[in-house]
Amino acid sequence: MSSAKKFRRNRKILDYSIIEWEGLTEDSILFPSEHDILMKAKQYEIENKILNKREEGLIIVETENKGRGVIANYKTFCLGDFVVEYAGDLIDLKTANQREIQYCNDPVVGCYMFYFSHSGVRYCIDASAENGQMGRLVNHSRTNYNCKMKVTEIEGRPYLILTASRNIFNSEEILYDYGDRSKESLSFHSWLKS
Ligand SMILES: C[S@@+](CC[C@H](N)C(=O)[O-])C[C@H]1O[C@@H](n2cnc3c(N)ncnc32)[C@H](O)[C@@H]1O
Repeated sequence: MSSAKKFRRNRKILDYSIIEWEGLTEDSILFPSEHDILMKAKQYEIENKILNKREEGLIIVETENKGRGVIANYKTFCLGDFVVEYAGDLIDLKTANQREIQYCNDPVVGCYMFYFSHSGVRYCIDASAENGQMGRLVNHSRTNYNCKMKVTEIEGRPYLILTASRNIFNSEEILYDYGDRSKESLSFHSWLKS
């Protein structure tokens, strides 16, 4: 067999194998869309910030009536940007219930439990313990929020992140809707209503 023929045969097998392995069309291998590249870069940046506990463009302040809060510090967050991770212990519901009972008896502990579902499983991030990270210090607003809580997965583990629901400018307080509409909570914490 001539070397040109051998080359052609090998090349064909190689191309076919790549397409089989990746489950993609030949076009998408040769021309990944600009959107795909940007989304991958964005996700990579988010994962890097979470895993390295990088919190940029934020500062802790003392608010008038909400205790500590977090504001944008010489940074504009654009709609959809990652703002901060809501970092804490990832626990199941049973453990969360046990901890809630324990915290009820301790008036010093505030509300730092965030419940969510991911892939059909209910979880809670318990950020009650001071962990040096800012996500746990972000306050609530039902009517004037600028962030939304989302779930992102890194190597099979769910993480909670706040992303900007509109552009957020320097010195604006970072706020999200805690989403707690239960009668009991609203009667204890009237600030949840606004
Ligand atoms: C997740 S922590 C937020 C950080 C908290 N401000 C701190 O200093 O640690 C939730 C607690 O902050 C306070 N808080 C959050 N949003 C509030 C609001 N809109 N009005 C009054 N207090 C608020 C409540 O005491 C609540 O239990």
